Amino acid sequence: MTDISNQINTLRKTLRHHEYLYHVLDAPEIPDSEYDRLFHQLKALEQQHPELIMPDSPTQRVGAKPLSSFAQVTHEIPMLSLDNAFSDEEFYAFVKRIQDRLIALPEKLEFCCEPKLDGLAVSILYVNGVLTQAATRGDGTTGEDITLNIRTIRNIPLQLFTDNPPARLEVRGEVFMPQAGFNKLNETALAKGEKTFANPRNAAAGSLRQLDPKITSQRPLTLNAYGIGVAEGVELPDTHYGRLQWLKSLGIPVNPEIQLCDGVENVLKFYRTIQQKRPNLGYDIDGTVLKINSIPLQERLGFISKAPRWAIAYKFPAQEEMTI
Ligand SMILES: Cc1ccc2cc(C(N)=O)cc(O)c2n1
Repeated sequence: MTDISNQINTLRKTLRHHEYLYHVLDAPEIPDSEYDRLFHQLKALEQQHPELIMPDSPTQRVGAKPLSSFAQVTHEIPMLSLDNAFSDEEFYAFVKRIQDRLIALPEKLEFCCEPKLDGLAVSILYVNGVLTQAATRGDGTTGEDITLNIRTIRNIPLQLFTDNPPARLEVRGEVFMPQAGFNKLNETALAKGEKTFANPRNAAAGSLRQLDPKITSQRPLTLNAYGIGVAEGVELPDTHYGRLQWLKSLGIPVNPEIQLCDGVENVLKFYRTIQQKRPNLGYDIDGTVLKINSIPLQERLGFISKAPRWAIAYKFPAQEEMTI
């Protein structure tokens, strides 16, 4: 490897490390000015040696030119929606349906519990560890190819943090806009006499479905992964919680509120705790997602036509209309 490509690879590794510290762990070790200096050093070297530019280089985050329309992507594994519960009774009924179906039952059901983020579900495909394609959920079977836009989201790694990546790994998650970023975006739009967004979810959807990635790149979007679709060339953990921890070890951001709950009463305790935390989370949620943690149990339960039998979204009562 020539000296130049050594310098370039060292700069890429350093920038990826600091991107991760800043955007995923929210714990930067260097000032932005230092990050920018390294970034521009890499940019200059790549401009002098364009043959060394790689799609997963940190300098390649913002797409080249706007698209005229989005290509369609067919999901190899459908992205299903969730059944809802709106009361403890409906959650108990959900659990009873599971108990009735699973003849041999563990004495207590273990659930992986998480806040239900109010954003847009996306699918992100990594081939040999490199971000290769990303799509919206669409109708669950077909979505829009938003690869260039997803690449601009700073907490989504362009390359998985492992020297031994799976051949193919599809990460599924929710892209959302934190409330602080949403408020700032609307204030700026108002000051410029531009269109404002009604809520962070609409702002995230509008920003992700921009044909010009340069616009998406200026929007404060973030991803939290919630599952795995296609996975080839890797032995996955046999619990949902274990899979999320594994994704985290690859540099994929996962929501920090996610918890394992043993038995129904602890699940309801989690629901009430998240309900109390809701006003101070800093991002919009509309309930919790409660999943059977054991993958073999999930597989035994399977899906009802559109939704899994092993998961339910227990929603909060509709909030009184937000006054903007
Ligand atoms: C299976 C599935 C489908 C949609 C989901 C949506 C969310 C969400 N909006 O946070 C979280 C999940 O764990 C999900 N899980």
